[in-house]
Amino acid sequence: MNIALVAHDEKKDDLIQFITAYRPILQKHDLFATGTTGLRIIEETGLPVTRFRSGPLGGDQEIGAAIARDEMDLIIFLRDPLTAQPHEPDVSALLRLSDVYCVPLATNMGTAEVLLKGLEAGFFEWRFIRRERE
Ligand SMILES: O=C(CO)COP(=O)(O)O
Repeated sequence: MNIALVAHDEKKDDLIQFITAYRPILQKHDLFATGTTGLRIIEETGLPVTRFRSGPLGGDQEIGAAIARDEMDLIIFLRDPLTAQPHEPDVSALLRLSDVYCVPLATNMGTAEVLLKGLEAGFFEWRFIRRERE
């Protein structure tokens, strides 16, 4: 599965901890991330990550485009709910496209844990089945 990992600055430490804890699951999949988040993941976990541009420079929109092309299966986007983001419209657009295309998306660690456990249990196989039928 293709998994996108994104975190706003105040949530990047949380995301790194989360990835470290769930590395046994995540390392079986193809990982993507916005620029700065991706760099931190690569440097601090050693996992291979395909990096898009930084979020404020279009990275959220690149992930949105990948969703529209049916190239993302799961998004973990740890948003900072307490800080205004200059690129909020891009963030909203990414969330909207995940709803348009029914791509599972977590915006906090609690939901992210449930999704990764579901991924490991095979709950995402429907995505392959749907793709084969289309
Ligand atoms: O701002 C972001 C998502 O909206 C994240 O971008 P960076 O990973 O480049 O910090």
